[in-house]
Amino acid sequence: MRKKAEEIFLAGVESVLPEKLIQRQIKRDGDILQIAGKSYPLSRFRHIYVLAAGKAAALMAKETERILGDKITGGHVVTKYGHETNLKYLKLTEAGHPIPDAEGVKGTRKMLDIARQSGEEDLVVCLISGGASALMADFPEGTTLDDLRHANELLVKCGADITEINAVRKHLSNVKGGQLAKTLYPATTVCLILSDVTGDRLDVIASGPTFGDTSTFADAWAVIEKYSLENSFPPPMLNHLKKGLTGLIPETPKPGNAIFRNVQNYIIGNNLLALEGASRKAHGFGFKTHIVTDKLKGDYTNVADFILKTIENYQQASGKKPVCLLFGGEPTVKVSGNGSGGRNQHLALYLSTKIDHEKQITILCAGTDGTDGPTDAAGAVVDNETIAIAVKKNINPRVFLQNSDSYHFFQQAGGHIITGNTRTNVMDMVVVVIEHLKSGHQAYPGVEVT
Ligand SMILES: Nc1ncnc2c1ncn2[C@@H]1O[C@H](COP(=O)(O)OP(=O)(O)OP(=O)(O)O)[C@@H](O)[C@H]1O
Ligand SMILES: O=C(O)[C@H](O)CO
Repeated sequence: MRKKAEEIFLAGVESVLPEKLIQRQIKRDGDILQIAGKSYPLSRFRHIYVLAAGKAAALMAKETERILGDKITGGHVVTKYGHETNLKYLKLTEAGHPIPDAEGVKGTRKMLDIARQSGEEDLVVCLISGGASALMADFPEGTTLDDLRHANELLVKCGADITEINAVRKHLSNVKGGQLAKTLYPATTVCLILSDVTGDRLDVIASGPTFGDTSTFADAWAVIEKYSLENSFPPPMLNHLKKGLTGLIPETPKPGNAIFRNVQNYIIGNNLLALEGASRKAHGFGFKTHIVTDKLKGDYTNVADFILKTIENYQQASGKKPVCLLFGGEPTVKVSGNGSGGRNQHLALYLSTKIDHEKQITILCAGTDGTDGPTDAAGAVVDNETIAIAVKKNINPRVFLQNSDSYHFFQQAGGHIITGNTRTNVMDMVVVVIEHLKSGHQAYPGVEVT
């Protein structure tokens, strides 16, 4: 069943590959370019630029290049190391993710230079995907790249969700929070977005570079306070936020602002699309299949409780046919200790300590981008054998959980899902396969984790 769970996950990833999604949205017939169903006569525009950022940016850009060909005047792509591709008309910068680096700063400057060149008679196609907040690396005057790196590290590890993290990022940037659109104004701007955020919020995905920001300096400051970052956050960054609070620095452009008049934003793929692809595969295997949610969020322990409760409900309601339950979204993990792992491996390890060891339940948790945290694994798969193996090998899951070291647990116990980077990114998936249904729920004796 581990193999089948993995194949179901991979089918989900396959259905959100960037080339496919771009082909569906951008079509060209001679002079007429159709983007998301809207026609743009190419001869109307003086220049056509393409700006792309995110983990899926390279492949989104490549397909756009294939369709637009020599109509493209120029453009720039910023993507994560190892996600590059050969491009003919566009330049590409590979940069640091999840921690921003100097290459990200250079690439972002190049994007902004092109944005500044664009004018009223130009068409700009933006291709945005998850990861772009870290890849589009810029920082306020009076602060440094080291400050940005430190701030980013604190934000992603403090347990804040992506809406909170990005409220802060947007207020420490000149490109995020609608500010790319501000630089592009008044060019005609069409932004195609691959969502890696629950609810597909345009102001949160990649910190919403082309959409009106609903968050404020006050919201950003509230995040600093909520996660007690006042003493650890870089002081120049705190000063910038404080200045914003007192009105010394202008707010990010808000929805309804005239600078968004010529901007269209479209979601071209999301977690639900991946779950649907996974569901078709599971059906093909003969499983009774159900997409439970594409909105998993919050602390991983609560997410685990929800998954276990759903499993229990299905166990009671189902007949003999094996069941596949699909969940999508993005749990959060507050990292403690100095281990290595990611939220999917962490959640899978936690779940392994909670599933009934007498039942045939297989649970796979993995990131659709193929990278779970700063590790080379996409996630992990666990079943009723996992804890038995741990006991045999004399390794204690609780110790690994406490040290945020799920990666090394699975290295020893087996169960890693390794895909390499998939060059797409629509959050995480949880695939649950249940066979031989019985009622009742009992965790493996002696390893209850709270
Ligand atoms: N040792 C660890 N154990 C568990 N989770 C970890 C660990 N180290 C980092 N993480 C988690 O990994 C996440 C960052 O990694 P990853 O690159 O997979 O995130 P991402 O959400 O895909 O990035 P982005 O949102 O920028 O696309 C953070 O949410 C952090 O809590
Ligand atoms: O880049 C980001 O901000 C996250 O991946 C969410 O889109």
